[in-house]
Amino acid sequence: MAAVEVHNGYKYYGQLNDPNKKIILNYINMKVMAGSIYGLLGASGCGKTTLLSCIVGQRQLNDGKIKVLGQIPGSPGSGIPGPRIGFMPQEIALVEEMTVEETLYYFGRIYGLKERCLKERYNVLLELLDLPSSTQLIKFCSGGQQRRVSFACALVHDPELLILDEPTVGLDPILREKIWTFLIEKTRNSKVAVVITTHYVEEARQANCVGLMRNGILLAEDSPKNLMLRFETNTIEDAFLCLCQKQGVSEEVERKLSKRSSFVLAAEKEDIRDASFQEQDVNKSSAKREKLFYTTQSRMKALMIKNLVQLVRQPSGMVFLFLFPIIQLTCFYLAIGNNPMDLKIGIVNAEVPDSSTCFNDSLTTTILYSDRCHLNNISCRYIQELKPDLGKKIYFDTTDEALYAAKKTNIVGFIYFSSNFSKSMQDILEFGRLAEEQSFLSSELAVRIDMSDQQIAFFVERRLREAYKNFVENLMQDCGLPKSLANLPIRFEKPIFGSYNDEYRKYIAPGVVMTMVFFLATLITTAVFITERSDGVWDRTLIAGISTSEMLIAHIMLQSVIMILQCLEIVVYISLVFNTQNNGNNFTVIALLVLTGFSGMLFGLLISVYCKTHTMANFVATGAFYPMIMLCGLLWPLEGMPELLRRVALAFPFTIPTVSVRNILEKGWSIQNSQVYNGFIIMLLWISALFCCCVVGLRRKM
Ligand SMILES: Nc1ncnc2c1ncn2[C@@H]1O[C@H](COP(=O)(O)OP(=O)(O)OP(=O)(O)O)[C@@H](O)[C@H]1O
Repeated sequence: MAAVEVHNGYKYYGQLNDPNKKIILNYINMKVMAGSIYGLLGASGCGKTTLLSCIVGQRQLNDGKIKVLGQIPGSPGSGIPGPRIGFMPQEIALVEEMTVEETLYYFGRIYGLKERCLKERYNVLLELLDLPSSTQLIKFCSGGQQRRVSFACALVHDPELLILDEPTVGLDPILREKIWTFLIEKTRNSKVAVVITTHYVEEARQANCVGLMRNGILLAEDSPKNLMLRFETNTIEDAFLCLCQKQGVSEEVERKLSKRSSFVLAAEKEDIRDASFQEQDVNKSSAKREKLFYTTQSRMKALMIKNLVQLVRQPSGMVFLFLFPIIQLTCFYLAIGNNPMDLKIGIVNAEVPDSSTCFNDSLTTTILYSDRCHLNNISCRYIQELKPDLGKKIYFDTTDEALYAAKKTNIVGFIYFSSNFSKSMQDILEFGRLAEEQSFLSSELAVRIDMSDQQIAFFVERRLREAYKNFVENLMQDCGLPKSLANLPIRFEKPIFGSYNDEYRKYIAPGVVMTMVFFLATLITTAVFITERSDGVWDRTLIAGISTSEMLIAHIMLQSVIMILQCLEIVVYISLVFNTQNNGNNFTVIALLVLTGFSGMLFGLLISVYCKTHTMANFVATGAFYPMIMLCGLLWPLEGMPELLRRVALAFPFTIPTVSVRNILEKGWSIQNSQVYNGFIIMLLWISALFCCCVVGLRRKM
């Protein structure tokens, strides 16, 4: 009975209509009998791995048929991909953070072995393949040890068909011999079939049948003995050489012809596909549907343990997950929103040239006599109103000196008092609108500030205004005049929400936390999925019979737990350490943060579906990060944006949700308020859209 039958197998990489598409399998016919070893030989790049991937159901032929153990790979209930086959890929494709024992248990559980049976199998393989110590991590095993563990994983469930892609590469001759002896024993005493590819052509002498492959064509398929007899050689290698030379020219012609014809054929067959091929498609899609809902406890357990181990055993991963938010928040709260300190402000006082006399109270006080308020050196009173939090006062003799210092950025700016500052003030007090024009000019403070640093300039300006208000109020009081004379005719009453002292930090904190949660989840997901894919663990797990949906569910479950813990950590940390007040419900805030993390995770998944490498994924994540940060109203109010851009920005995942969190924290609004639940709606819409894109992307890639 044939364990594997390939009939007119045709496969190309690239688009159907692309004239340069790469034909890898060129109408191959192959038969592997049960209870035999089939050695698939050929130069690097001739298509061996591609053929094996079609046999195990990882890829599909573009034309032709494959039957494995009497079933079409991928058909429902066929067990292919799945437990009926044992597959050892060319690369190691094991989780580096797992121990040897955990690795074998991982595959055993996927194949549905009971724990007791798994233990027995493990002990047998441990001895048979001389595996390293159970507790040794895969990443600390030598190349040869890793290969043996990988081989053991393919054998752990005692499959009916073993597909081994170069299992002996890099192994010492003794171990290679040991593996061949094992395979010969195995096939001799059972119906197990083995398909093995190898670069060491001569070791295939021990196979029952060898297939010699070149440029996607199977040149010959026979027993090693017959092949050597046919070409009168002593080695398979020489027989292979003869075959290649003999077929050389004619094969090229044939190949060109078949390339053209196969192209036309494939194009035709795209429309009128073979009935059984269509059947494959129908079966495949219903199998996918079934798989989507079918998960066994054992498989989920295997996946969850693997994900957890991967996470916990990577110290950088744990730091990233739980310490990184703390570091980020600490930096944010310590660095953003505090008043500038250690500034230097220049003072040029033409009224009191000797600054030390300014601190003689008798010269600076206001003297009230005969209903007249006599003002003396009151510029000093203003200078005293400038509190130390504004910065250090540096005295200059002339404005030129002060300007020079400001241009050299030694001071942030300077204030100039005219020589008759007090007298002018007194004139205005006494004569009001009848005072001389010159008095109005001389009573002004002339201020020059370095406006190139706006935040500092605004801070200085605010402090100078506050000091002036206090100064004039005190002056009015001393002169027996109403204080309110000093005020502008505008009164800011009790704020509706927040306070006049609210810091910028309070405004941007919700956005900062949300973007952090979102992008942390994005980065973790891309890192996990791309690493799994590039290590081959993803494909190997799929070939072991796990569906993409199961992998996703396992990841989402673990990631959700992590996100909830992360959000709790963030909320507790900022409220306890930085005294951030929440006037609303903590649960609502955490729920919205978790949803943010969830959409970040799906965004990461989407990136990893379409990006093959970490570099590419990082480019996309960073490229998305900056526009989102800049357009979400975190740094500058949306009202400052052009109308069209504002509308676009409103649809971004953080824009409205950030406002929602701010409304909960500052205004104490509940989820029943539209300004809060809108954030949830936007987030849920993003989650749904990203999820659909991920599913479509994953299905396309399958
Ligand atoms: N996903 C892919 N997209 C495009 N081309 C591919 C893809 N995978 C493989 N190829 C190309 O197909 C050809 C056959 O590759 P394959 O891995 O099947 O060869 P192989 O015989 O197994 O080689 P080796 O012995 O070196 O593993 C190679 O030229 C390879 O570059």
